[in-house]
Amino acid sequence: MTRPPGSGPGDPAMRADVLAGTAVRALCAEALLSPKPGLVDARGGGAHDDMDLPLLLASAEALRPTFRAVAFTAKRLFGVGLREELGRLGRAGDRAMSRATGEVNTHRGALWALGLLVAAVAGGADDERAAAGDAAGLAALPDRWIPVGPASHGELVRRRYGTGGARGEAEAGFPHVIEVALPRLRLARADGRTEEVARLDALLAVMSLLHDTCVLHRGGRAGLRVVQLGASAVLAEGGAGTDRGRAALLELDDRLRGLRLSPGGSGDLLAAALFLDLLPWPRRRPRAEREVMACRR
Ligand SMILES: CC(C)(COP(=O)(O)OP(=O)(O)OC[C@H]1O[C@@H](n2cnc3c(N)ncnc32)[C@H](O)[C@@H]1O)[C@@H](O)C(=O)NCCC(=O)NCCS
Ligand SMILES: Nc1ncnc2c1ncn2[C@@H]1O[C@H](COP(=O)(O)OP(=O)(O)OP(=O)(O)O)[C@@H](O)[C@H]1O
Repeated sequence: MTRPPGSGPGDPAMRADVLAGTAVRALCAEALLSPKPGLVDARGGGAHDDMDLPLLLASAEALRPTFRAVAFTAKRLFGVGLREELGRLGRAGDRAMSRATGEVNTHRGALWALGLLVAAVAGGADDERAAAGDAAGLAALPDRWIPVGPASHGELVRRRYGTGGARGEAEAGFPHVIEVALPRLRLARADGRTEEVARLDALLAVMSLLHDTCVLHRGGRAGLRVVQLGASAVLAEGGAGTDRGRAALLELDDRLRGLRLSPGGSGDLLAAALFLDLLPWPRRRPRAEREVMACRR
C-alpha cells in the first residue's frame, strides 16, 4: 500500500518532472505507434472520425501539468487524503484534455491508469510490480468527491455485461500491463524484433484478452469477440513482424474501422506498460530478464 510521506526513494531520477515527462512520452509513443488496429495512429483516426494524431499529441502535452501535480501530491500525502486529491487532479486533468481537444475524449482512460501509476512511483514504489500494487491500493480507496452525474459509457457497460472496466483493471493491479504487455514486449525484443514490432505485439496481446469497455460499448459482445479473436489470429501468424502476421493485422484494422470499433482500453494499457518500461528504475534488469524466461516456458 501507499507509504507514509518522507519514505519514498528520494531518487532524483524519479522527480516530478521526470515522471510527468515519462508519462507524456509514453502517451506520444502509443499514439505514434503504427499500424494499430482501429486506433488513432500516424496514418489517421482509425475507427474515430473525431480524432487524429496531432490531436492526441496535443492532448498528451496538455496532461503534463496534471502528471506533475499528481507526482508532487503523492510525495506529500498518502491514503484517503491522497486518493481524494488524485480524484480532484484527475477531474481537472480531464477538463484540460477537453479544452485542448474541443471536448473529444482522447485520453480519459490513459489519464486514469497513468495518473495512478505516477502517484505510486512518486510515493516510493521502486519497481514495476510495486508500482502496479500501490496503484491498485490507491484505486480501491474511497473518494467522497466523485460527482454524481449521468452514467459514463464504462458504467453502462459494467452494469450490462458485469465487466470491471478501467476501474477493475486498476484495482486488480493492472494485470494486463504486468502479466501481458510487459512480458510480451520483452519476449519480442529478446527474439530480435524491432521496437515497433515489439510494441505492436504487446498491444495485440492485450487486445486478445482485455474486456475493453470502449469495444463493448460500441459493439457489444460480438464486437469484443471480433477484437479478441482478430488480435489472437495476428499473433498466431507470428505477430506484427512476419509477413502473414502483418497482413492479418492490416485486415483486422480494416475490419475494426469498418465496424467503428476502437480498442481504446488496450491503447491505454500499452501506454501504461511503456511508461513503466521507460522509467529509469534503480534496479530493474534482473526482473525484466526473469519475465522473458517465464514467458518462454
Ligand atoms: C475510472 C475512469 C477512467 C472512468 O471510468 P469509466 O469506465 O466510468 O469511464 P469511461 O467509459 O468514460 O472511460 C473508460 C476508459 O477506460 C479505458 N478502458 C476501457 N476498458 C478498459 C479495461 N478493461 N481496462 C483498462 N482500461 C479500460 C478506455 O480508454 C475507456 O475510454 C476515470 O475517468 C475516473 O473515474 N476518473 C476520476 C478521476 C480520478 O480519480 N483520477 C485518479 C487518477 S489521476
Ligand atoms: N491511439 C488511440 N486512439 C484512440 N483512443 C485511444 C488511443 N489510445 C488510447 N485511447 C483511449 O480510448 C478512449 C477513447 O475511446 P472512445 O472514443 O470509445 O470513448 P468515448 O468518447 O467514451 O466513446 P464514443 O467515441 O464511442 O462516444 C480514450 O479514453 C483513450 O484513453
